[in-house]
Amino acid sequence: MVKIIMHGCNGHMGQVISDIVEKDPDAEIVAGIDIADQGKNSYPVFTDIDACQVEADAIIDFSSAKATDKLLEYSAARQIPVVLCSTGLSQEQLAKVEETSRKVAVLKSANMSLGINTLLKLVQDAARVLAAAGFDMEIVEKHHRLKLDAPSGTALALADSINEAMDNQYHYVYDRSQKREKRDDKEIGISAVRGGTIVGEHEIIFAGQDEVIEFKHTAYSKAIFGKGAVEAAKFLAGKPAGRYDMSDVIG
Ligand SMILES: NC(=O)C1=CN([C@@H]2O[C@H](COP(=O)(O)OP(=O)(O)OC[C@H]3O[C@@H](n4cnc5c(N)ncnc54)[C@H](OP(=O)(O)O)[C@@H]3O)[C@@H](O)[C@H]2O)C=CC1
Ligand SMILES: O=C(O)C1=N[C@H](C(=O)O)C[C@H](O)C1
Repeated sequence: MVKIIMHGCNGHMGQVISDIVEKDPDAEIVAGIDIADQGKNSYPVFTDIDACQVEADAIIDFSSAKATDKLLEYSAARQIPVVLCSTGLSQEQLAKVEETSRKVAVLKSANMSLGINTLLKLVQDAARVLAAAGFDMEIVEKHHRLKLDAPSGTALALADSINEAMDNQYHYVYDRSQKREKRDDKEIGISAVRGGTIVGEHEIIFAGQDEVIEFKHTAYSKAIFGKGAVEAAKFLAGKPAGRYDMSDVIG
């Protein structure tokens, strides 16, 4: 039985995970942490992370980048592996993730779904052929109107995956509105759309001379992220300090 602390337990994803774990005989949420105790969970909720001294095997985090620094310190101090799912982290926070992973197991992934983690590999193969042949690459992501960060962590992860396959020769362009020049060969354009209840869509467009190839992933429910996060927590429990990602879980 994997004992989980749910960080951001009142939020949309916190509630999705609570529902998934309730039906899972191999996992249990032993405590939640959030800004307030809204009385909607069956487990104890702490509004001060340091007050949560409950014994646990893993932490799942779906909260906010604002909460990441304290969470990393807590995870290292208590030696509880952490599955970091919040997006919008700054460069300094990404460095802190790296530093923390030398003290405790940290799995960070901007997207916990099987589909996106498969796509991260597929776009590398496509880029090696198509970008080398002069195709331009653009990523378009669409999310619900409540999303705080843009572009999405997944769009950035897709761009990083492509860039890694292309020896990091590319730079990212997020906004063309002030530009008065044509696109350059080594850019990946990244555009964000926000509206309604769109769960998450990511399109990667390879545009060449007289032909276009598009890859698209559509999330129809948040459960795909929740299931991945619970699997990641089970995987991470008992693991030594180090940096992990969803490819370690999925294989
Ligand atoms: N990796 C992945 O697969 C996915 C990642 N995400 C990311 O996960 C994060 C959360 O998403 P979602 O559940 O939709 O967002 P919500 O805003 O619905 O939930 C976030 C919860 O965290 C709480 N919170 C905010 N600050 C703190 C803090 N300092 N300490 C503890 N709790 C805090 C919020 O409280 P309050 O409302 O009072 O601010 C809220 O209850 C986002 O960064 C999102 O981009 C989302 C889906 C998939
Ligand atoms: O905020 C969301 O909802 C999502 N955030 C993640 C991201 O920023 O990529 C993953 C998913 O697309 C949903």
